[in-house]
Amino acid sequence: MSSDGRRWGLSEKLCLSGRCPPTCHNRVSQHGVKIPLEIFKTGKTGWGVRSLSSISSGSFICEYSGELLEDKEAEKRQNDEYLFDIGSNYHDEELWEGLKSVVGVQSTTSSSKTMDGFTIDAAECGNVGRFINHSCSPNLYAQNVLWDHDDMRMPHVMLFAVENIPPLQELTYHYNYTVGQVLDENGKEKVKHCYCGASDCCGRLY
Ligand SMILES: C[S@@+](CC[C@H](N)C(=O)[O-])C[C@H]1O[C@@H](n2cnc3c(N)ncnc32)[C@H](O)[C@@H]1O
Repeated sequence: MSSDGRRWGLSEKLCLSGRCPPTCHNRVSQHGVKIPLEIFKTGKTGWGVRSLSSISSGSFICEYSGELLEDKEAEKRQNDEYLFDIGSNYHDEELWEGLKSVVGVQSTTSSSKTMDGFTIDAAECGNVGRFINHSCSPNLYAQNVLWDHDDMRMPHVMLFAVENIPPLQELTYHYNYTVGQVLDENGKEKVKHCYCGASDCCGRLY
C-alpha cells in the first residue's frame, strides 16, 4: 500500500507542543480501538474487517501497526501482502515550516528531498488493521499522524471513516497503488486483480 495522496493530521500536529491535555479531542487516535471490530471471511478477498456497531463519519478506526522497515529492506521481503509504504512524497515543506513557528518543534529532517522512505510490514506482527482490504470506493482513509515524536519519515498510519458506515459493512481503504508500479525481483511488472466489487473498480490493485 502506498501513502500517496494522504495528508498529515494537521490538528494532531498542533498537539506536538505537548501543551494540550490527554482529553484533547485532537488526540482521537491515541487511545486505541474503540469500535467493536470483527475479522470475517469475505467472498473473494480473504479475511476482511467489519464493525458490529454503526460508525460515524470521521471516527478513528485503528492504526496500521507492524514492523517498521526502511524501504530497501521491505523490498527484500518475500511476502508483500502486508506491506504499507509510508512514502515520503506527502511531505509538505511549506506546511511544516508554518507549523514549526506555531508549535515550536523542529523537524528531524531538513528537506523532503533528503527523506528516506519507510514501510510498515504487518506480515509477522500487527493488529486488526492488517486484515482491512482495498476498495476502489473505500469507506476509510489513511492519515499520517505524529504524536510521540517529530520524525516525519515515520508517522503513525491511522485509519478513519470517510462516511457514516452501517453495522456489518466491510471496512476498506484505497491502497493507492499505481498500476505498473510494483515490479518483481527481475524488474517485471506484477499484476494483482482487484475484487472489491465497486461499480468504478479499475480491475487491478497494481
Ligand atoms: C493487508 S492484506 C488484507 C487482508 C487479507 N485479505 C487477508 O486475508 O489477510 C492485503 C491483501 O489482501 C488481498 N486483497 C485486499 N483487497 C483486495 C481486493 N480489493 N482485491 C483482491 N485482493 C485483495 C490481497 O491479496 C492483498 O495483498
